[in-house]
Amino acid sequence: MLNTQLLLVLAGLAFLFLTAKKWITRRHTNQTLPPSPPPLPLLGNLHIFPTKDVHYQFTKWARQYGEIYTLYLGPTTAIVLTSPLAIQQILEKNSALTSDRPDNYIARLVTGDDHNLVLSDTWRSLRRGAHGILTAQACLDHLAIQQAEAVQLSHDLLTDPGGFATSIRRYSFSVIMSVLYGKRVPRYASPEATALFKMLELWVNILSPGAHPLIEMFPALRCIPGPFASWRRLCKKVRIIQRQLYFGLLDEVEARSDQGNGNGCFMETVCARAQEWGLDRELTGYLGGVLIEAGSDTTSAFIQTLVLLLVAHPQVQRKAQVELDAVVGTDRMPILEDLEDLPYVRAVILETHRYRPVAPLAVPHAATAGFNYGQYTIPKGAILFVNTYGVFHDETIFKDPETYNPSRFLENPEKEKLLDLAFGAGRRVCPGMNLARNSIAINTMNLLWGFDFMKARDATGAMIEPDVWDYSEGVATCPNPFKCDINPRSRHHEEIVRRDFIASRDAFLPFEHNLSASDKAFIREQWKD
Ligand code: HEM
Repeated sequence: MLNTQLLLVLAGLAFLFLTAKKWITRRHTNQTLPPSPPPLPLLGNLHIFPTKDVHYQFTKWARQYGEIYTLYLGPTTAIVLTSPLAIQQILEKNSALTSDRPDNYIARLVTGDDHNLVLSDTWRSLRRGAHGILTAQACLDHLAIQQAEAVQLSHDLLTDPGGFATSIRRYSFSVIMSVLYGKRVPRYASPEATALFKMLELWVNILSPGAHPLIEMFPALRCIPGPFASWRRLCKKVRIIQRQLYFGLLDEVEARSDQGNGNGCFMETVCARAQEWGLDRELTGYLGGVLIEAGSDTTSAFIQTLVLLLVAHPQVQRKAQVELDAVVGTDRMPILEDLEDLPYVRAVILETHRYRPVAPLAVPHAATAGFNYGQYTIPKGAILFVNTYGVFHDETIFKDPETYNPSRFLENPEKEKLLDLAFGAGRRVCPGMNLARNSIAINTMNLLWGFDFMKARDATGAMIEPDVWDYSEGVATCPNPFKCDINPRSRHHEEIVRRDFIASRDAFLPFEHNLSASDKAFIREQWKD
């Protein structure tokens, strides 16, 4: 016990010493750093750092301190960027210096050193490989399964409208699983989905600021011994679930390839070219894993936001439906090619990204060397936050930013380009954006074409107003569970969805490998009607 206490005291002293040293050094060199809220000695701005809704506070500070400001997070310096110009100059023009990620100790504990590819250097060498399947051209190969899964999503809304959130989540995960591992996920309760969603919940919890005592900023605290460091046990738990899922899926892909039963999925290519790309088995497993993690709940969050905003804005829904009826008619479901003839539907997509961006602070970058932006210095090692939400809600860029108004993009089409920021900026820009954009387009058209999204009623018959502010915390934010009434627009629309679902059978088949017995039974049952 004495040893433990001694260790804690020593860790505390080391922490104070290192923080004080860094703080004193910084005070002598920070004349050219961007402005900041008043810092306290040692803590900097940590005492006012928000524990939730971080992007709202970052945006308030942006209105006060400008397009670029500093936050002192103990010994760490963070720079927050809230203008298209600052983001372009710092992340695009200086991308050679700003494409790193801040160290993430927790991620390293979970995945083992350097295996969290989003957060490590290793990822850079793999981006070319990921682009190989995710370019706009390569994504055309994934359209058939995306379209079929989207039809299943509409079909799921007919059979279980109240379960829309889980149906959307299943859709998104099934698409990424089919593309990566050539294996679809027919049910929300499929074993892979259960494992992924459980792991993601724990992962988000352990990465959230309140889950551990600031060990990212104050490395000395990492010495806290096991019995006092509950985060270590949680990291172990996440690690176990993660590895079972990722390496279990990798085993399946390898076995299928060995038996000559491959279906051309991404991980088959990765396995075949692993040596050429310098990947050992660990990296191969985590490459697939990181794409699953980044690719499933993001697309799903967008579609859930869309539903929430349609419920809250019936007039937007009507207008989009009028356009769809004129272009697509009522005798077939929309296809991706229809989008170019649907300017208002395209505007609905853009406005949904703008109003509630899935990643309101993108994913932080880090500066590998110091450089200047105008009169300011960006110091080496600084964390760079892209305040996407702040840009999208800047009234000097988007008039009346708190109003959900797709028409703004018809009136000012030149603003569309700014919305690329929804997928990040610079060399780290989202490699899955083409796949995501196709999913978003197909589902936005399908849902508006086939369904009315209405406010639910409570037991007294009164309408329940949806809360468009009630969102989860995390890098990707999603509406918290909400109620709404979803009905097919007509008996005819319903029949077309059922017809197209049956017609999708062949598109699903190549992806129905190694399914669990319960998934197989589910599919048999599903095709009975
Ligand atoms: C609506 C859907 C999506 C949104 C809004 C989104 C947004 C983002 C953003 C903002 C970033 C950070 C970019 C930066 O650091 O500047 C990112 C990174 C990333 N995204 Fe997406 N994403 C989506 C879907 C996807 C999909 C479907 C995949 C996979 C197929 C994917 C894979 C990734 C990966 C691997 C990274 C990390 C890239 C790196 O660190 O180099 N994303 N995404």
